Amino acid sequence: MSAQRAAGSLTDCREMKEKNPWHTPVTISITVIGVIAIVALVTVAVLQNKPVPQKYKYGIVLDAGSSHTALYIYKWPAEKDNNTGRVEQEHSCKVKGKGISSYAETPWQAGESLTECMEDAVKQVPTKRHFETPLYLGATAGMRLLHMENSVASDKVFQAVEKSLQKFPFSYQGARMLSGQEEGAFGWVTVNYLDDRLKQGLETTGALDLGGASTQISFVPKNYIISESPSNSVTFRLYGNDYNLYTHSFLCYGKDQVLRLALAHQTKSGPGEIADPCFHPGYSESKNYSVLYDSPCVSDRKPQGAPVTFHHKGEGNFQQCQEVVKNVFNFTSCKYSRCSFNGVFQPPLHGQFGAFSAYYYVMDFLNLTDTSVPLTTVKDKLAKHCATPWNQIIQQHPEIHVKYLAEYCFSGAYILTLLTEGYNFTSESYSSIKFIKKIKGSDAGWTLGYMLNLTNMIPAEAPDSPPLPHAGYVSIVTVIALLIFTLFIIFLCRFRPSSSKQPQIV
Ligand SMILES: Nc1nc2c(ncn2[C@@H]2O[C@H](COP(=O)(O)OP(=O)(O)OP(=O)(O)O)[C@@H](O)[C@H]2O)c(=O)[nH]1
Repeated sequence: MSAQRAAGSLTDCREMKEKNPWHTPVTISITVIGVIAIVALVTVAVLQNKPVPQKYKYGIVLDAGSSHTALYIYKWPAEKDNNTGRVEQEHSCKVKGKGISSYAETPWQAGESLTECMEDAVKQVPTKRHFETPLYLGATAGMRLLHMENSVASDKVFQAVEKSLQKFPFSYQGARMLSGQEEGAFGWVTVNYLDDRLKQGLETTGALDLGGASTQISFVPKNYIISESPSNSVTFRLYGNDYNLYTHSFLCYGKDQVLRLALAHQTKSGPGEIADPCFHPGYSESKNYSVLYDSPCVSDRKPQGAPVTFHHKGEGNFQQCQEVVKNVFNFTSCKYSRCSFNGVFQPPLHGQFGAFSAYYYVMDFLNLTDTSVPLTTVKDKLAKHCATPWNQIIQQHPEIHVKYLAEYCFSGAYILTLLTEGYNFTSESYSSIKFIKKIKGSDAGWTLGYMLNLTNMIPAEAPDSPPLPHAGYVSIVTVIALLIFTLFIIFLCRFRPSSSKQPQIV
């Protein structure tokens, strides 16, 4: 009986297998292979498209300014240097001492002065990248002035600098003087690149750069008629967009040279003492006339028969200081439809502005970077600062270099006068200025824009973007694989032999 039952159940099982093709070894094998194949397909797709560990390329730019030299190291993803990778500032180094133009008498020292920061760069850039890392030096207004004064001396400084830079294991690309127009335009490129405005085709930000020997203003005006002053216009095509940029560099209007101009104005007759409203009450220094006039910006104004030194005393009067500062601007002649100052064409201001370099150093110290504060309040605060006795200022800021400390009253007055009287910012448009030092970790200045241009890192046309991001690609492969698998199952179910209706084989 039990043997009979056993034989019956064996027959049932065979019948079941014959009725249901899922239970045949062939079907099971096909299903397993199918699943393995789909898993393998998805795995290969994921691994193939997995972002590989990032490798970087590097570029070095030396900003040889009038007051000092600074070295910047930039880096960007190695596989994306064809225009799509983001360039970031990796490191910076402030060269000790003055700018290279101050070594006109001893040019070799100009080269020597760069050694420490260059050795630092050798450590910062991975050794295997050294030989392919481009190294540029760009000199600005200090060298422009030296070139005007003594071109042989400026050539010797460049030769010394070149000799020094070539000793390092980088790909040296040359040392040259930037024109004021380049300095302004590359500063504008830097600001808008870092803000991602160029790639996204957004409205651009103007750039205001205040150096030691020159100052630049650059912006894209509304309804700009280039032909009015072609020398102030730079046209770019970047990421598929055209830009007509207005830019002007005022040589001698950096804050160090304007201080000379203001002092020269007050020492016209070569007095032995001047009471300067732009310095704090109690400030008192003996200064040398020949040092004051040792610059092409003021050399022709040197008073005849002046003593060797003069006594520079502070008065601390902001209103009077503004009057002194106004004297360095010429507002009388303009052959264009409108001018800023000194007969220079300037279209109406338009959009937001980023103000960097000395604009930032000065306004940050004075706690005046908030431009939503009304201009009248800004002036009141500055007047209070100027009137503060010098010994009190020193006591309050023992950590700050005395030279910088002494000049903040003057520099603040100059910045406000330059912006409002010079460039015509009003009480309303003043709030469109943002005082900035860095944008997303990179210093605002011309160096990044210069390197992006020389390495062709900003394309004229928008780069082709991959049709799908990595995550999208993986998702689509997975969905398609699952779809194929489901169709396969459905296929098996629908076309399995209808064994239940067939005669049973016993
Ligand atoms: N208060 C303060 N002033 C600074 C600092 N660094 C530089 N300066 C001064 O700010 C002014 C502008 O400095 P930079 O932007 O380096 O100008 P630069 O490149 O030397 O000058 P240009 O050749 O005219 O572009 C100069 O008068 C410097 O002496 C700082 O950390 N604090």
